[in-house]
Amino acid sequence: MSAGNNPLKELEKFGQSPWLDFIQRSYTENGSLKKLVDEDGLKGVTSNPAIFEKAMGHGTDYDGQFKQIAQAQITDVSTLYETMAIDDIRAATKVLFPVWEKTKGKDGYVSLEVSPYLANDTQGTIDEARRLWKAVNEKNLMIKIPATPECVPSIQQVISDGINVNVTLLFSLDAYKAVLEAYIQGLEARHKKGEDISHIASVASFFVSRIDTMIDKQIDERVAKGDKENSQLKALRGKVAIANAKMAYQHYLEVMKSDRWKTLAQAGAQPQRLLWASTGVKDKAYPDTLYVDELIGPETVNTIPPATFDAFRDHGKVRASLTENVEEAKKVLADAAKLGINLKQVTDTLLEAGVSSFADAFDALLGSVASKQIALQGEKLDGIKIDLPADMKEKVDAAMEDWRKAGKVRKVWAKDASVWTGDDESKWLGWLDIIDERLENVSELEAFQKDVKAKGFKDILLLGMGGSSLGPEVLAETFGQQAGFPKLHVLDSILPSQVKTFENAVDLGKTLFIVSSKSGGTLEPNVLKAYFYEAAKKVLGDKVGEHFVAVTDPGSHMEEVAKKDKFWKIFHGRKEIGGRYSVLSNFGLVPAVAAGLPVKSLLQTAQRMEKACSAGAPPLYNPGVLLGTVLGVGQTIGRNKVTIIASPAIYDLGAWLEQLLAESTGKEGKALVPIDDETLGDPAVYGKDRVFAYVRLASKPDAAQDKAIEKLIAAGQPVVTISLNDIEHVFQEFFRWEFATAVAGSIMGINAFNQPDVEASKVKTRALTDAYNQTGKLPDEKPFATDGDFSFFTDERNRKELSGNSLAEILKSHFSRVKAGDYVGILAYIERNMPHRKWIQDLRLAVRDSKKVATAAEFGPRFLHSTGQAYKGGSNDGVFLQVTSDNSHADVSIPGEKYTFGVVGAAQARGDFDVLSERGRRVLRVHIQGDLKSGLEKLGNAMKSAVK
Ligand SMILES: O=P(O)(O)OC[C@H]1O[C@](O)(CO)[C@@H](O)[C@@H]1O
Ligand SMILES: O=C[C@H](O)[C@H](O)COP(=O)(O)O
Repeated sequence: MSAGNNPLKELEKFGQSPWLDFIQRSYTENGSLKKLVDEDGLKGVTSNPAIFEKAMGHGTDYDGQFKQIAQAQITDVSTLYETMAIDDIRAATKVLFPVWEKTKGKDGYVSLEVSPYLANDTQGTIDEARRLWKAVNEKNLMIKIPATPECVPSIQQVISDGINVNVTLLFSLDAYKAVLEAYIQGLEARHKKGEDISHIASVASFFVSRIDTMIDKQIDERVAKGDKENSQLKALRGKVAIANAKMAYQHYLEVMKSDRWKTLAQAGAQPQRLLWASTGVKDKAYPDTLYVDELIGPETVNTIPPATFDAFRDHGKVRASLTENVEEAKKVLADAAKLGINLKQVTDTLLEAGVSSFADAFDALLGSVASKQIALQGEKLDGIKIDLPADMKEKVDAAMEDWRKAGKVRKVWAKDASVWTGDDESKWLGWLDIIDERLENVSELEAFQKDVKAKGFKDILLLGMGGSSLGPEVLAETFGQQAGFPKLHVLDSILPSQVKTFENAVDLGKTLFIVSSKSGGTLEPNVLKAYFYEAAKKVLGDKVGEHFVAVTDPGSHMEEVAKKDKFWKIFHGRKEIGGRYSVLSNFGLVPAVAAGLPVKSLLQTAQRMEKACSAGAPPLYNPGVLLGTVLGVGQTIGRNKVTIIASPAIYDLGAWLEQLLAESTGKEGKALVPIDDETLGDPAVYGKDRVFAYVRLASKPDAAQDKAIEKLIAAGQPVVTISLNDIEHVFQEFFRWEFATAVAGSIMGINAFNQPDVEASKVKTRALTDAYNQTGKLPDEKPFATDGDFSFFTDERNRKELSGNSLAEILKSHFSRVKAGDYVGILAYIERNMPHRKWIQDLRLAVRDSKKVATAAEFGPRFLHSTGQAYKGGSNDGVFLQVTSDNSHADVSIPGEKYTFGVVGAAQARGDFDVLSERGRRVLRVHIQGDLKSGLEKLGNAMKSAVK
């Protein structure tokens, strides 16, 4: 075709620049784009989220770069998308640059749209526009900003910054007027500052076809219903959009004549040209070049989709159409109004729908990028497989769609408390960015690791409770002792026998003590510190402080103690992270490095999961949301017993998970009740109150677990299977489960970051130890029955429900209260050692198999800082047996205190019991006198008979 009869090239004579409403990597790379510039007089390119979704979300154009980035970097999906989009935009700007030069900056632009998620965020849009402008760093770039009421001020600001802007999603004349005003004010502000305004280019993208699509639909519906104004309505089909656009152009001409504009023009300002967008014909009844043919006029742009571009080249009709029949256009609009077509309503709806459809397209785009990224990371990222019964699946899908539509993942990352209860949640989200922060400062930790090694410690004894001990315990149990480094022991009990066992297990003179407490005020770490400091002093003398480090939040009581006692080091936690979310902060990392673990690579492993759960990762591809919605929805439909099955090599992850789930969600009469370490049974022993979470170490799975899980899936139980390809991936799971817990808490409608009911038993315990300090003994208590070595305690309410006087009878009547959907909690204040763990395990399985209910096997006082919150504050579906004993070892005194470890343990058990009873729980306490071993055996046997 010769240049002379190419309608696209003819447009120039009428003052209109044809741009292309399309971008695609291969199109730029293979020279197709350049061909349009050279042969058709193409003068610009526009993109939008839907265009990028088509380009990047499908096909293979980007696979090479995807692969390269996914393998070389740990990055989030938004960054990945943006890196590729920026490369595309930049490549296109290079092709269009000669046009920019030739037209002296009037044309030759390529547009990149800000995130559609920011359409209602003035400052967010300003920041994003500035960021993208800088990142692309090309003179012929335009940043696209939507014309929402919130973004009009952003446009003004960004223009005054000197950034080129393409205003998008303009539908109404009023919105256009506001945008042109913002442009002028932006220029005026810049001019006033004495800065150059001549290089700023801007277009106002006025959407066309979408208006006809919507109005035509209204017309067709009315006509179909036999509207009496049938023919007048039909006459308006395909007319309103063009008429509306013509009116916008009239306004433009008006403003250009104004003195205000002339002043700016004299200073070199370029007009903000109207750009006709949405010019692909959607109704096949219309000529395919309709929205180009009819809108040709000076100082305008038409961004044309590829098919329309080809059609126009072939048979477009070029004439000065834009200023033709303006009166008729006015009449079209007046007729439409008369006929009850509400243009304002239409344009308002279109703006809203436009924002939301670009957000949907962006979700789809990020979803497909995320799915490719997940696939390309292969075994580096833990997998998740979800098997749900159909009714639950439907609800989980709906919850996931709600999370997508409402942009809740982004809200979590924006630390928006409205995701939960609108309380103080935003103050507790420091765990979201702790991995990045710790990685930035990893050299501090690595230096400490070197020092620990150099000092030649044999053991590390960590003293802490709950969040301060359970993460380190996972590390100790999962990774074992590292060559050349001390062995990590974690003590989270004050029972005298347990304290002694640990004291005997370490060489006090060669032990590094880590005293770990966020608040610094928790009773157990304080008394344990007092005890071991004195004990070590006997061996180390004045140098004792050099064997102690503290991990605590800034300004805590523990910090003061550590300073006074000349601790070797004090590591700080972050106040915006609660104990159970603290494992990836210094609370987990300090013991990790001391024990010789490769902290940098572990943090990077965790970071991979953090990035996979990032703000941009849509729910369906977000590993944390996937798990969290199953858990949260499970609770809302009565499946609140989260049964954690972990491969043997990573079994202890369950102990950490218990605290995370129970303390986060067990409150306000609701709970996810963690059921940890309950050996899998036949499907027949499970009710409808469970969700199973199988955390499977793919490199070392357990065949029996695999088989049992398969059966559960076949039986229709909900099962989430998480695959860790490497033992180090427990660090990924730390983050995934934190995120999932936050999501579940949101679905449950609770504040996932407080623990309101833990304090209650602490208060009771304190009252008891105070009483001891005053009187030298704990207040008297009276059993309601005794049987040999056993005494039984409970409150009046429970007493009334119990019958019998013997061990067998009392247990029988207590457990006869268990019904389907309940769980049984055995709360044993005895040393947590192998024989006792076996004892409790054996017992709980007997209860589970007979009563067909979930069981929790817990040791006091450790569970008080973990599942204790849910037992007291959560749903009233627990039936508890508290087991206490006379201390079989001699009691141990605490330096500086009147009370002993034994007294503290007894006071804690009583405090715990009192709160359970106050909260209306079904609870019985059995106290064993004399020999513990035989007492436990008898109790076990009696209980097995009682539950039969
Ligand atoms: O680290 P701290 O402040 O000593 O607290 C230990 C544990 O106690 C709790 O506050 C519950 O009592 C947990 O949330 C926390 O992990
Ligand atoms: O700037 C371009 C617009 O995003 C595009 O023209 C919208 O076109 P559509 O209405 O065909 O989606």
